[in-house]
Amino acid sequence: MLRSCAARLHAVGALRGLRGCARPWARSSGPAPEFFHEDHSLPKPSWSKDMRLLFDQFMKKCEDGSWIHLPSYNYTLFQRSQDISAFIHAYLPTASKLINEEKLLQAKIFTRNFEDGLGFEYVMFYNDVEKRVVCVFEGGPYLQGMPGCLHGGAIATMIDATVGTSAMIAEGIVMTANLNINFKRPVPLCSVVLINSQLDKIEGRKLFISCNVQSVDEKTLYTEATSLFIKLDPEKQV
Ligand SMILES: CCCCCCCCCC(=O)SCCNC(=O)CCNC(=O)[C@H](O)C(C)(C)COP(=O)(O)OP(=O)(O)OC[C@H]1O[C@@H](n2cnc3c(N)ncnc32)[C@H](O)[C@@H]1OP(=O)(O)O
Repeated sequence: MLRSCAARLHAVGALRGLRGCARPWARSSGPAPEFFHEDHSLPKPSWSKDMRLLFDQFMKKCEDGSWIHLPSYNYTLFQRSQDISAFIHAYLPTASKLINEEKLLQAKIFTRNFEDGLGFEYVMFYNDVEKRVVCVFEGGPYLQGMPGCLHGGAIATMIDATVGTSAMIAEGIVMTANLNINFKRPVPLCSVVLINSQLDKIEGRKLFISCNVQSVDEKTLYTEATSLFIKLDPEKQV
């Protein structure tokens, strides 16, 4: 029970600004104002029947604590502009020289800025025992690549977000170093798919996470991927 609670806090913390974890980059230690208004991972009228059904099935699995529903917001990981700025200076000093700090105030999560039902609709769940993150994803009409099909970049984005979430839950502040994707079948636009990720191993600062994208009935394997994430080291000048 303790383990599952810790995992829940860690998971939510990872997605909501690592609250409660050490924040070596933060200049201010006062309470952070809440500005995460809406949890975008909750059902919306635009969701298809399949999406809603899978959401309900996973929420049911959450009742015994084996799975955890991960909330999702459209703002970036950090709650205060000074936290974002301090984070970048601490972890990404090279990039920080090129970043316009005023524009940072407008920063939002890439996948959460389409109108409901038109872009990325998704919800993620985490199983701590199995070290799995599952994402239920419906790619809307604005994500078209080939006619009638989901754009490969949109699939890659959601794979990165899913394996990235798994890496963040495990190790906190990480970046994608390598993402290797095999597109095996086209994903029909506006269909619901399951993105299954599995944390395979951690070696020092390296996290190896594999992933596949399947149809809801699990009969079609659309995509397979492997990834490498690196835990950021504030002592290193990346
Ligand atoms: C919706 C919610 C969203 C939540 C999740 C979002 C996830 C999104 C995540 C991203 O998309 S991040 C954006 C894309 N990624 C980047 O921009 C990263 C750019 N690359 C870097 O900044 C650096 O290369 C990196 C921080 C990844 C690593 O630099 P370091 O200097 O810290 O690592 P270093 O070079 O010392 O390598 C550490 C180990 O990793 C290995 N390594 C690093 N990059 C590798 C690579 N590409 N392939 C294979 N191995 C690699 C390296 O060989 C070494 O292995 P050993 O320890 O065994 O010697």
